[in-house]
Amino acid sequence: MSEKKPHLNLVVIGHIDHGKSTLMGRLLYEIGAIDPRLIQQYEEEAKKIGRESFKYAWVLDRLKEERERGITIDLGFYKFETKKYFFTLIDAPGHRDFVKNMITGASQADCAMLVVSAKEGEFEAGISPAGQTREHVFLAKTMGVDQLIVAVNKMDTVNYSKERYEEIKNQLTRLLRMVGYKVDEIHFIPTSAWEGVNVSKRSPEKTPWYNGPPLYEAFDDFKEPPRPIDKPLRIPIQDVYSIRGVGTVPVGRVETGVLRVGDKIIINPPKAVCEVKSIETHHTPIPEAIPGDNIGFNVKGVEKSQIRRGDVVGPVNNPPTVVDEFIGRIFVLYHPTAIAAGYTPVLHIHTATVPVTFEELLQKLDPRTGSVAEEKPQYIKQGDSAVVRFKPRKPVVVEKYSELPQLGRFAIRDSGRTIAAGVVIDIKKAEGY
Ligand SMILES: Nc1nc2c(ncn2[C@@H]2O[C@H](COP(=O)(O)OP(=O)(O)OP(=O)(O)O)[C@@H](O)[C@H]2O)c(=O)[nH]1
Repeated sequence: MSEKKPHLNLVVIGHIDHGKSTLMGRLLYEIGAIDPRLIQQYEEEAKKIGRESFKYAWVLDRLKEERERGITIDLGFYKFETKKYFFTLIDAPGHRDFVKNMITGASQADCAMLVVSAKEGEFEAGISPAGQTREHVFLAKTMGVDQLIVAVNKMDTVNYSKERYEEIKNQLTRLLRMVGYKVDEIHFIPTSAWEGVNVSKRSPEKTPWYNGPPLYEAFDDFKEPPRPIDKPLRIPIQDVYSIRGVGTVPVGRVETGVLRVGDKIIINPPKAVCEVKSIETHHTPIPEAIPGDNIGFNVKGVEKSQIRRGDVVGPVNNPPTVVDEFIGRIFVLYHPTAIAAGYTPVLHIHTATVPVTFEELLQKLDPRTGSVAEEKPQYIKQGDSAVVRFKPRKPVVVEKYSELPQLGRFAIRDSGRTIAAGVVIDIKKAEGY
């Protein structure tokens, strides 16, 4: 694979069972990113257990399992290449707690593919108020994933009907526009993962009415995101390994700034100061890493037990900000009753997860205009937009969205559901930092 092509992180989103794994598996297979012998082996296994139709989804699941058993520094990602780009597929789908992964996944993604099923009833379930099509689209946008393509999948179940495709496209257009996407720039591609329609090649025999590109070519219409190299270094840690003969190896994606071998860095909240001995990306040593790079790096002066997922790397003279409180502007996606001050669900920000209290409801906003609808409301409900003072119950790195957007967006979850998503508008530093 060429390392010279620009690198994009892609997250695949969509309602359960709409075909995310199958479609990605099919694409990787068609473009030869997966060894055909492996596919054949999986096909035979799938046949044996009578699940032939699952073969492509199965491929991804099996690859994931094998990776998990494999090498030590594994970023846990799958890779493929298009004409223009080098893609890392974040969080290969098929996960149980998909939304949770999606929050951390989307916080590292440059672009997303939304998969919606065209099957009667399935599309409707996904776009309903409790559906994940809606939830994922909201989250992706809030987490800063501004580029999107849409696969209208399972077109084989509706006889490749243009009317069904148009109906879905219209409904999604409305949702995406409301969430803030520039809909004119989005491809809506009619696909069938089963029959391989418009996946790596155009399929005019099935969809003569569709003039756009197949999925694989549409990926090349993504734009390269800006690389904020002049901002201070920030790397949210995804995992920390301790490798015999090497030492402590944190793994993460560079969000802003540049990390160089020899740099003195600080990891917050634990205030661990250390020195960078080496940097690797996709098993290749590199002298420096820039925004967008997924890296593992060996540090001297800190033990694995001192740092963990959710901590953030920064320069010693401009350490990541640990907050006592922060003010966020949120949108309430889902709540069965009403939210009042004192409510303590879980904050997901970059790779961190900590309990957080809604300390004070400052303002309720008009969701369409953003203007203040009510000062100091008693409570807020599903569908409301609001400004809230939050207090994390443990030290955590939070940055202002206006300064470091990559570390200034968050989601709030409770009992496995996403309650709200938002951005940080102000912070109060914690004492001693
Ligand atoms: N008819 C038809 N079925 C499909 C197509 N793509 C996927 N499926 C089937 O839909 C079901 C769900 O597919 P998956 O790929 O597991 O869906 P997913 O979105 O990855 O599911 P989760 O990861 O569990 O959210 C499986 O039974 C697939 O075989 C398609 O293009 N046509």
